Amino acid sequence: MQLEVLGVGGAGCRIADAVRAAEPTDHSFLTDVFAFDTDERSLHGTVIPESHRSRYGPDDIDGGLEGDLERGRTVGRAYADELLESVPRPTAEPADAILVAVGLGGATGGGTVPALVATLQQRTETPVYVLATLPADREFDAAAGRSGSRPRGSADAPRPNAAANAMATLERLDGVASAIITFDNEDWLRPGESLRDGRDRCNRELATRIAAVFAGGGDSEGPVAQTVVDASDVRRIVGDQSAVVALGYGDQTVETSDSRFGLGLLSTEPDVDTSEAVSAIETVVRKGIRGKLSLKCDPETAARGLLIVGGPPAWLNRQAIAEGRRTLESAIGGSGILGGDAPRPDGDRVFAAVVLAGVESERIEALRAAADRTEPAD
Ligand SMILES: Nc1nc2c(ncn2[C@@H]2O[C@H](COP(=O)(O)OP(=O)(O)OP(=O)(O)O)[C@@H](O)[C@H]2O)c(=O)[nH]1
Repeated sequence: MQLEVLGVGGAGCRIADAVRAAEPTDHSFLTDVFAFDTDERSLHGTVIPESHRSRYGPDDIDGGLEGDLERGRTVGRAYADELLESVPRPTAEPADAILVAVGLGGATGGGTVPALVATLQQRTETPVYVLATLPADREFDAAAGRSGSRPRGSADAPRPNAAANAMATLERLDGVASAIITFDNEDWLRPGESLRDGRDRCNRELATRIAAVFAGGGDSEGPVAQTVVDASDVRRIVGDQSAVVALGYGDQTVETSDSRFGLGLLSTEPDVDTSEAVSAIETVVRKGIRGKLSLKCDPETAARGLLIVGGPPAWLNRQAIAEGRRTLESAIGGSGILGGDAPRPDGDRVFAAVVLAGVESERIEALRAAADRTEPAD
């Protein structure tokens, strides 16, 4: 399927960058990637071409909004329409879905994204998914003096309102976004690691999962999947009711003709031992369902699930993929399951991407409690 990505605010733009970098060379899936921010300096830090970036908002907020969500909302409402006109968005061959990336603790992204998504929903039939990071506790704990003080305006400055902003924005996205794909910084930053130090690694992890789900198995040159997961399949699973979505992923490096013959001069498919292929698929599916998810939750709470198993074609054992699907079916509480394969002839790993839609997570409850302890954002 073909995806358009809009990054908003510091996190959103960096994540949009990372998704662009994660596009498989043998399987393009992005129509365009755009970056919108109130902070010119942060915008310049992205590798998204200038024609695809837009700095917006009054001049006095050029350093970003530093967590002032109220102001962020005012700016967002005022600029949502204009932003979509400020860049050359594809009209001839529109994408199958739009993904709007945002860091929920901030004010630029958090203030703008609900208005932007509502505008997009009015203008198009295309589903608009939000890719949202949840703030790490250390961001607002630091503000409470538990991790020492850091200068305002820096990437590691305390964000006292991060939890309150996140919950307020999440509520505003409810009923507006087609689905909300979540990534919890708390779980993905290492103990003691600052956001600045860990964010690029986190963004790569997140982008790998997005590429694995949305690049799918169809619509591109090269071998076509036996069971193609297309845009309408993704839509059926994630839905259009603002479901909270968690992503799982597992991969394993495997031997390919290139790795076997050194320079890849022999382009014959290697003979892959069936039991090795089955075992690789079992391993990655298990990691995808039971390993670390983008948002900690019990897969049992998911209403629907999607499994995509990808890798070099010779490794994609059909029976093992069907078995993986059954494993996912028994892991989730709901009943809607879809699955497919994603051949990657140039790849050197077998992977499983898992989408769990409609999950319940204690982490969101914990953030809500933290939000209640701080000043209300409204
Ligand atoms: N995963 C990830 N999270 C990030 C990154 N940068 C920031 N965050 C998270 O996103 C939240 C919002 O940060 P920004 O995106 O910089 O904020 P903003 O939307 O630009 O808003 P203001 O800075 O308040 O104007 C933070 O509280 C962090 O939790 C990043 O590169 N990756």
